[in-house]
Amino acid sequence: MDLILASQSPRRKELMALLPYPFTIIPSTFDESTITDPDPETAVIKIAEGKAANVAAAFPESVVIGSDTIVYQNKILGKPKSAGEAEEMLRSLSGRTHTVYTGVTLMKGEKAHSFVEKTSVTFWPLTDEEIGRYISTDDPYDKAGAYGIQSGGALFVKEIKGDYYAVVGLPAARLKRELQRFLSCFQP
Ligand SMILES: Cc1cn([C@H]2C[C@H](O)[C@@H](COP(=O)(O)OP(=O)(O)OP(=O)(O)O)O2)c(=O)[nH]c1=O
Repeated sequence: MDLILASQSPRRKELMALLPYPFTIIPSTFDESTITDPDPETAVIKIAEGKAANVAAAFPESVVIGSDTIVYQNKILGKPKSAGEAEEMLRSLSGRTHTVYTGVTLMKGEKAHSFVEKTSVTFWPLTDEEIGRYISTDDPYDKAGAYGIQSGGALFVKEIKGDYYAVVGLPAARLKRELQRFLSCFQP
């Protein structure tokens, strides 16, 4: 059965490649800004579903994987649109613990299964110099919460509870198990 990863993220592609299933990539054109729920769990699922449905509509015979990652610290933090927004996000994360929500939807035609992986991340207190240096790089701008735990943001992290790979964009181990079960529903 064809498997499609509905994502333009190079990190999700890398993590998906760890699974023992061949797949192709067809990025979704779903507009995330149409989802405005303030509750992070609801929002991340709706966006993951939207991304999967957008591609599944064109490929009804394939199993499509849609995914979304958001950072939550009193409010939802998506990707920063400016240096000012990145600075504001990093200041709000400094010296505190936030939650990263990664939602995944598996979809084939009308059938869908979604799950959310929650990871708790604690930052060291960040200095003005650290924040200033980081927001002057390209790193924060394509990432939820304005940091990449796998890149420059590695230097901010004091503690993490949960799946590191979910923070990077895809909970690989859980995805393998959920996908195995989902695919078995279509075996004769
Ligand atoms: C918190 C955090 C997020 N991220 C990334 C994961 C996601 O790619 C991105 C959040 O944006 P998303 O909207 O989840 O994904 P995307 O636009 O990159 O890709 P697509 O919608 O096509 O699947 O932030 C990191 O790479 N490292 C981190 O530490």
